[in-house]
Order: sequence, then structure tokens, then C-alpha cells
Amino acid sequence: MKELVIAPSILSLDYANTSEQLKELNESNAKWMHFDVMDGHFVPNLTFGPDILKGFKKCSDLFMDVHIMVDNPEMISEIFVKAGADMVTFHLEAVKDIEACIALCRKIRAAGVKAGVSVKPKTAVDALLPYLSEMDLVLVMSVEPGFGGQSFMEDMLDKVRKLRKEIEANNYDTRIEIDGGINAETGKLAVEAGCDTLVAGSYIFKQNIKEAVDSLLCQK
Ligand SMILES: O=C(CO)[C@H](O)[C@H](O)COP(=O)(O)O
Repeated sequence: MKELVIAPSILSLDYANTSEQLKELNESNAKWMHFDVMDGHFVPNLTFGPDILKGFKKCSDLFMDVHIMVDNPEMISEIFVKAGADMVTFHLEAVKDIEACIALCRKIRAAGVKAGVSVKPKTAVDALLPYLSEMDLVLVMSVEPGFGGQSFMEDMLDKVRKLRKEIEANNYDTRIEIDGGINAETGKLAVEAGCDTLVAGSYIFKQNIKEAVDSLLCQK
């Protein structure tokens, strides 16, 4: 399995103390920053546009893990590729079919950016299994996307186990990321099931950031 990566979700950042929180984040052992883009339609919340990503890139060298929860991922992915995303993860539910999903992964990769595909809790991962070599990451949502601070859905770990089995059997390079309700306890369960990338928002930003990241990194 790949090295465990923690991707703090800036959805939970305290925006009244942005520079202090970013400084703490940059000094922590997190290697990625998880940047949630919501369009108010695919999910019932609105967040950040490309200029905010550009701003964060000026304040941090962390790998920019952009998760687009939008209805038109073909267009929005292009915007975030241009804004400097290192990874763009879009939703399987937002594209017409699996062919469109693979075509978009190829387009993102052709632009020199890593491509991820995410599934909501009610969506199975089976359709992705034959195509995992086309993806740098699969993001399993362990809450309904839209808001931080929700409870972890433990039954999502069956999807993680299925993905891990397929990745190991075929020696694929694909990461498995999980997002929603991750803390020291649920993070441990996720890593045991086969995740190598943990997104956490409220758990990290509601306490000392470095300590919270380290507590997630000790899950092995
Ligand atoms: O994508 C998200 C919500 O759609 C967030 O990244 C996620 O919920 C993180 O928040 P928390 O760790 O507090 O659950």
C-alpha cells in the first residue's frame, strides 16, 4: 500500500483566522490540501471558485487536491486545471456514463493533472473496477457530500475493501481516499479497510492542527 497521506479539508478552516490556520497547516505533516468545490446544485452548498485556489497556492506548497461537487464537471475541471490544481476529482454521478467518466479522466491527465473519481454513499464502485488504471484516485464519500461535521458511514468501508482487492490484484497505482466524518477512530478503520488517503475537516481544524494530523498519521 502507498504511504498514508492526510488531506485536511479547508471547508472547515476558520476563515476569521485564515493566515494563522494556514501557517499551522503548512507546518504540519499534512502533504495535501483538500479543496471542496460545491455549486449549490449537485450538492446543497456553495463554496470556492478558481481565484480562491490561486490565492491558497500563493500561501502554501501543499498538493492541491480539488474535489468538484458540480453538475458540469467537464467545464469546471478545466477551470480548476488552469487555476493550478494538482488533482481534480469529479463525481461519477455527474457524468453521463462510464465512457464519459473515462474520457474526462483522460482529458484531465492529458493536461498534466492527476484525475480522481468520487462516488456518493448510494453509488456502488463496481462500474469503476475495470477502469482503475485510468484513475489516479477513487474518493469514497463516507457522508452525503455538502457539509462538514457529519457522522461517518461505516458501511462505506465495504467499497474501500472491494477497491483495495482490485488494486492489489492488478498492481494498479490508484489511491483510495475517504472523506466525511474522519477522526482518529474512523481513520483507523478506513486505513485497516485499505484507504491510503484520509480527508478530514472538522477533526483537524477544531483543535491543534499539527497534533490532529499526527494522530491520523499514526493509524497504521
Ligand atoms: O466533502 C466534504 C463534504 O462534502 C468535506 O470534505 C468533508 O465533509 C470533511 O468534513 P468532515 O471531516 O468534518 O466530515
